[in-house]
Amino acid sequence: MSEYRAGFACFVGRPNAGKSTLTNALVGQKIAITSNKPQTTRHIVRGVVHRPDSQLVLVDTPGLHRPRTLLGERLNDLVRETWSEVDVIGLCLPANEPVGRGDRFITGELASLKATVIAVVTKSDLVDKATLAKRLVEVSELGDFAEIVPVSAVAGDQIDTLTEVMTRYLPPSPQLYPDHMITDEPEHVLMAEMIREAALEGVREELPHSIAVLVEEVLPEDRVTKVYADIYVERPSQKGIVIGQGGSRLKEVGRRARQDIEELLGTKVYLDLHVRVAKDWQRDPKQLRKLGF
Ligand SMILES: Nc1nc2c(ncn2[C@@H]2O[C@H](COP(=O)(O)OP(=O)(O)OP(=O)(O)O)[C@@H](O)[C@H]2O)c(=O)[nH]1
Repeated sequence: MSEYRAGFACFVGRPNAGKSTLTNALVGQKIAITSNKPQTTRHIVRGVVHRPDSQLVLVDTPGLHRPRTLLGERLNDLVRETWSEVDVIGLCLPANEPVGRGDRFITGELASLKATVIAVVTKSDLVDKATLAKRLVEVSELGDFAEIVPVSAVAGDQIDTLTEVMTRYLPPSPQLYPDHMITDEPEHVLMAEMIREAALEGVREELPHSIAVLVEEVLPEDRVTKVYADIYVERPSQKGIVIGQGGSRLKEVGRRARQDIEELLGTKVYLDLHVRVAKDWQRDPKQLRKLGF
C-alpha cells in the first residue's frame, strides 16, 4: 500500500460558488456531530474524508469581505490564517458563470501561499460540454493551478476524482483523527449558537447583531449536564428586551435552548443563563477575544 497521507484542506470562492455543497458531497453525508474530542486545530473542522491510506480534513473559513468593524477585520485575519495553515486549497469557480473580478481577486490572494491550489469548476451539471470546455480554458488562464477539476456535487460527478487529486497533495503523515470521526465542531460553540438563536427569536429586528453568547462552563453530572452561559448585549436597554417582563422572555429562551442542547448532548440539561452588558463588544478587542473572535 502507498504511504499514508493526511492533512488539511479548505474550499474558497465567491459566495454561492458551491463550497458547502461540495464539502458535504466529499464527506459523503451531512455533517454529523460525533465527537467531543479536543480540537487539534483552532479551526472548525467541517468534515473528515477517511480512506484506507489517507485522511483529508476539510476545515471551514468564513468568506473574505470588506471589513467595517473590528469583528470584520478579525474575520478576515482568521481567513488568511486558515489559508496559510492548510495543505490544499480548492478554489471553487461555478461552471455556469464567467470568471469575474471576485475570482481574480481571490486567485491573487492565494498566489503567495505555500498550499497547493486546485481549481474546482463546480456545478458542471448546469452547462453543456462546449460551455464546460470554454470555462476550463478560461480557468486555466486565470492562474497557475496545480490541477483543474470539473465536478458536480449535485449529480455526484467527479467527486471521487477530486478527493483523490486533493489527497495526492497532502503530506505523508500519521492519521490525524480517529476512524469514525466526521466533525469536531466544539460542542460549546454549538450550544452557544443554540442559545443565541433562541435569544433572537422574535426580536431579530430590534437586536440584529448585538447579541453574543459565551458558554462559561459545562459540568456533566450523573443524570444531568449543567451548562452555565452568558448572553452579552451592547446596551442596558437591550438587556431589558432579552429578559422581558418579569423575566418571562428569558425563561422562554432558556426553555427552547435547553431542548436543543438536550438533543445535542443526549442527556438532561440544567441551563443557567445570565444576561450581561458588554458595551460595544463588537468594537472592543478584549471583549472580542473573550467571545472567541
Ligand atoms: N446544479 C447544481 N447546483 C449546485 C451544485 N453545487 C451547489 N449548487 C447550488 O448552488 C447554491 C450555492 O451552493 P452552496 O454550497 O451553498 O455555495 P457556497 O459557496 O457554500 O455559498 P456561500 O455560503 O454563500 O459562500 C445552492 O443553491 C446549491 O444547491 C451543483 O453541483 N450543481
